[in-house]
Amino acid sequence: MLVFPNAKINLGLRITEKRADGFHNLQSCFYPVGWSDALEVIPADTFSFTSAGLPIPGDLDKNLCVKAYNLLKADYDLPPVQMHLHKIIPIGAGLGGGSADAAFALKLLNERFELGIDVTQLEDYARKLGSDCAFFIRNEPMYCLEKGDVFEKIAVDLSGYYVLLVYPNFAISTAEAYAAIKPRQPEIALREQLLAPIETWRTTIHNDFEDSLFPTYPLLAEIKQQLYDADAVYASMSGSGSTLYGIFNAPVIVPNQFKYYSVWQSKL
Ligand SMILES: C[C@](O)(CO)[C@H](O)COP(=O)(O)OP(=O)(O)OC[C@H]1O[C@@H](n2ccc(N)nc2=O)[C@H](O)[C@@H]1O
Ligand SMILES: Nc1ncnc2c1ncn2[C@@H]1O[C@H](COP(=O)(O)OP(=O)(O)OP(=O)(O)O)[C@@H](O)[C@H]1O
Repeated sequence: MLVFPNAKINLGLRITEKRADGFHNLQSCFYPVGWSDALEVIPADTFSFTSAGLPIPGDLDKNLCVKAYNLLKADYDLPPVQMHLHKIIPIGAGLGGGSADAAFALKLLNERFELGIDVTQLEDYARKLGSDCAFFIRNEPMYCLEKGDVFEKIAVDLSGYYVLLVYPNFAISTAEAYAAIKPRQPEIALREQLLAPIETWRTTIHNDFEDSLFPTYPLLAEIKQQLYDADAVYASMSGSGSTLYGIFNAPVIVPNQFKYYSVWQSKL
């Protein structure tokens, strides 16, 4: 069985407080985008995991796909499988690629082996694998709270717009990005700002990680400005970086300055 775990972007990201467990509470809208990996699972005599495409840092047995398999194996009678991941979504990019792989692995195993796990339970399993993982179970635009794993419906619909993602070919560690953050409750809740017309977002919708990361990596601020120069209606960094995205009214002729980066464009 073959699935295509996709990335997400964050429409706004406010880090509101540090929690007793060391994590941070946040407000954000997670929005799925089509930049995708490919994950194939077939029954086999013994368990194996392989990957191709972009090299993934860390041991193979620490891969989130393997962790997802082991998590379900602890509770269900799962047969051995051969798992193969073709990695396309940039890593350490704020696009939640690893989290998507984990969530899609859970969904795939549940379906393929008819485990009968419902969506709420799948989200609970996903939460154990990472803060971003649970979002990818339903994989639809959501207002996210707490660790980014508690969801409320929100009427944000970008259908018909175009998105251009720019990964500047260097990774940023999520843990390090959080360590540099000074949490703060925003005066106006992000939810309220997101419900206003997209033309207002440029002056209202903020990703708090930009404040600490742009001074360290001025290139990120430059790319954001270049997205606006190319007529983005809204541009921002996604998650804890390093990817920048722009939302456009029409397809974009990719600016020349982006030729050294990994770029991806699609209609939303
Ligand atoms: C930046 C975001 O992508 C926004 O969508 C996410 O908050 C990151 O989620 P993630 O990559 O799934 O993060 P995890 O794998 O759960 O955690 C990685 C590290 O990020 C920090 N972390 C993560 C999520 C969170 N709400 N607070 C945190 O402080 C912790 O130091 C943690 O050890
Ligand atoms: N299948 C996987 N794909 C990518 N990274 C993985 C995977 N499994 C484990 N990892 C580990 O997770 C780390 C970060 O992965 P990921 O690409 O999801 O981060 P990110 O782009 O910063 O996403 P986020 O938005 O969740 O912060 C990698 O450095 C890698 O060591």
